[in-house]
Amino acid sequence: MPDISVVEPPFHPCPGAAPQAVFWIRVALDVPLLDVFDYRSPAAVPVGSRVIVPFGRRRLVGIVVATPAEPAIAPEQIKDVDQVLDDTPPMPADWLRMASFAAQYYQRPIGEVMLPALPPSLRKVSAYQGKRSAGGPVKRLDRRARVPAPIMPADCVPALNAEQTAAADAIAALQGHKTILLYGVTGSGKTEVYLHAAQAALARGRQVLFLVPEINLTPQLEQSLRARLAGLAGPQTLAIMHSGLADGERLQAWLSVQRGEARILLGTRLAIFAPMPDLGLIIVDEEHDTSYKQQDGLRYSARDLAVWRARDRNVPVVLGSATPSLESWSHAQRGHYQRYTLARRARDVELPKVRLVDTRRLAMQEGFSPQLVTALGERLERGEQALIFLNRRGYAPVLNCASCGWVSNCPRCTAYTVLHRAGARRNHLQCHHCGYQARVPRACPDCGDQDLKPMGRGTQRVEEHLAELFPAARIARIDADSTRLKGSAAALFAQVHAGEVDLLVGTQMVAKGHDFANLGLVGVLNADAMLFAQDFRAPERLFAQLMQVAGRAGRHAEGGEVIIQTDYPEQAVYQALLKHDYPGFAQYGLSEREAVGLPPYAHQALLTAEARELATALDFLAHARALLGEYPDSFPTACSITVYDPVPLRVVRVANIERAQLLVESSNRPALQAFLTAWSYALGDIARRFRVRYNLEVDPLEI
Ligand SMILES: Nc1ncnc2c1ncn2[C@@H]1O[C@H](COP(=O)(O)OP(=O)(O)OP(=O)(O)O)[C@@H](O)[C@H]1O
Ligand SMILES: [Zn+2]
Repeated sequence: MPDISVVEPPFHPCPGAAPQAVFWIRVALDVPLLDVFDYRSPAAVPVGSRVIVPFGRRRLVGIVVATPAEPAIAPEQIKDVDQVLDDTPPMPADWLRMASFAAQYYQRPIGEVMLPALPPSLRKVSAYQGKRSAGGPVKRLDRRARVPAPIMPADCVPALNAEQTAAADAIAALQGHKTILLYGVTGSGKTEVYLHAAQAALARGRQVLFLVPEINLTPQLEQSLRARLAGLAGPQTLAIMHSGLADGERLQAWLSVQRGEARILLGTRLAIFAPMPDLGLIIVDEEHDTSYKQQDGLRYSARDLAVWRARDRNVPVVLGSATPSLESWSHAQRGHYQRYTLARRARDVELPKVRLVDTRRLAMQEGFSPQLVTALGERLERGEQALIFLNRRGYAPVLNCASCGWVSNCPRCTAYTVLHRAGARRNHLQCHHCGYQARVPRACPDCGDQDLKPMGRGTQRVEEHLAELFPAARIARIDADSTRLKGSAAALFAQVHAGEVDLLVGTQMVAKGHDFANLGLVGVLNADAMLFAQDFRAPERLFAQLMQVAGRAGRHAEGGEVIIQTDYPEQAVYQALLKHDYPGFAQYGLSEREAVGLPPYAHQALLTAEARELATALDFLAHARALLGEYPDSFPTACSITVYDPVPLRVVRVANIERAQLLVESSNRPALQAFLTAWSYALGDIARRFRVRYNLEVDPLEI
C-alpha cells in the first residue's frame, strides 16, 4: 500500500524553482481496489485539496492526501491533474485524520471514506465541467440570495433543577476532552442540559455538533435550538444536515459550517463528517440508537466516531440516553466515561406505571386484551391521548389459505410478502426486504380456494380495529408508510402535539424523543416477537425500545400508564421494565455478556458474502477462513482470534441473492485490527475467484 501521510504540512515550493518544476500529488479516489493514485501538477497543491483527475477514460473528483517527493510509479506513466478545485478551502488536517482513522478502523479504502463524506455536488465532475456548471456549485450557490430561517420566540425557559445544573455546569466547565455519559430517565430534561452546555460552548466562540438519530422526528428540538440558540447570534447560526436534503441544501449547510458561519450543526449520522473549524462540543442524543450505525458502504458508527473526533480535537462529547448502550454503560462503570444521572422527571410527575397483561389465557379481540380496551376508553373519556405501539408496518405480515396452507411468499426472498391495505396501491402484497409488489390474488394460487386470510397484524390493521372500537376518536398512524412523503412525519407529529389526534398508532418512529404533553396511556402489542430473536443484542434492544416508548406516557401530567401485553410476563426484560430499572437490567445484561465473552467484553467483525448460490457464498467464507491456517506467517495475531464457522443468514435469500456470514471475534482489539487489515488484503483475490460480493463489518450491531 502506498504511503499516505495525511498529517504532512502543505507543500511549499522552493523559491526560484525552475519554470518546468513538477509537483507530485497523491490523490484519494472513490474507486474499489487501489484507492490512492499519483498525478503530476505544474504548481504546488496543498494536501486536502479537491482535484479533478483523469482516471481510465473517465474524470473523477479526488482529494489530495499527500505530496510525495517521488511518485510511487515511473514518472512517465503518470498523468497530469486536470483541475484544482479551489472554491472551498482544502479539507482541514483534522478532517483528514478522522477519515484516515475511519478507513483503517473500518477496513475500507480511504477514497471510499473521503469522497462519499462530501456533499454530492462537491464530488461530481459534472458540477464543475460542462456548459451549465457556471463556475461550479459553490459559486452558483453563493450567487443566490439566502432565505434566513425565521427565528421563533423561545417558550418559557425552565430553571434547571439540581441534577440538571450539576450536569450542565460540569460539562460547561470542561477544558479539553472528556466523554460524558448523561444517563437521564425519560422526561428527565436531558434536552435542557444539552442546550445549556451548547450555550456555554457558543459563548466561548466555539461550534457545536449536535447529532440525533433521525431528523424528521425531532422538529421540536430544531425549534428549541432555533429559538434559544439561533436567537443569540442570528438566523444563519443553525445548520441542519441529513440525507433527506436536496444537493443544494446539503452543500449550503456544509459550507456554512465549514466557513464558521453556522455555529451549531444539527444532523444525523452523516453530519459527523462535516468540517468544523471551531468545534468545541459534540452532543450525541439517544446514543444507544442503532440509526447511528451506517448499514452499507462504510459501516461506521457515528457515535463511536464522535468519541474519536472529540478526543482528537480535545473537546468534550456528551452521550445522552435513558437507556444507554451496554457498551457506553460499561465504559462509564469502568471510569472511562464520566457519568451524570438525572434520576427523576424534570416536571413534577412520576414515571408512568407499567402494567403487564398476561395474555396466555385471555380472550383477545384483534390483538387487544379487554384490559387495554377498557384503559383506552377511559383515557379518551378524560380527553387524553393514547398511543398503541406495534413494531410492524402493513396490514398483516402474511396472507394465508385456510384450506391448503398456502402462504404469500416473496418469489425473490426467503420472506413472506406483507399485506398492505392503505396508501396509494390499496390491497397489495409487498416484500419488505426487496420491495417486490404484487396484487392480492383473488383465490389461492395452489388450490383455488377463495378464502384467503390475513394472519397476524400490523399497524394498518390495528388502526382499522381502533376505528371500529372508538368510532368517534381521531386516529393517526405514524410508520414508514404514512411518512414516506417529505414533511409528512413532521406534519403528523404537529397534529398530535396540537391535540388534533386522540389515538396514535405507530412503530418505533413514535418512540423516539417526543415530548407529548397530553399522552396518558401507552399500549404495547406483540412485544414478545423480539423476545426470542437469535441476535444476542435483542433483549437490550427490546428493553430500550419499551423503556423509550413507555417514557412517552404521562410526561406533563401525573397518572401516566403503560400496558404491555405478553405471554411471558416473568421474563427479565419485563420485570426490569416494571421497576423502570435500567441500571439493574444493564448489570444483568453485562454479567451475562461477560460470562460468555460477548461485546463489550469481546470485539467482533462480520464477513458477509453474497452470491447467486448459497454454496458459493459458504465456499468463499470457508476459503477466507482457511487462509489463517495456510499462511500462519501473514496472520501473526491469529492465535488470539476466534473465527467461527460460515453460516447462512437468517433471511438467506434477498432479491435472488443468497447470503452467508462468518463471525470473527477477539478480546484483544489491536490484535483484531491487525488481523483484519492483513485479512482484508487477501479477501479481494478470493472474492474475484468465487465471484462473490463481500463486506467486512467492524463492530456489527446485528449478527
Ligand atoms: N428544569 C425543568 N423544570 C421544569 N420542566 C422541565 C425542566 N427541564 C425540562 N423540563 C421539561 O420536561 C420535559 C421533558 O424534557 P425532555 O424532553 O428534555 O426530556 P428527555 O430527558 O429528553 O426525555 P426522553 O429521553 O424521554 O426524550 C419537557 O417538557 C421539558 O420542557
Ligand atoms: Zn423480496
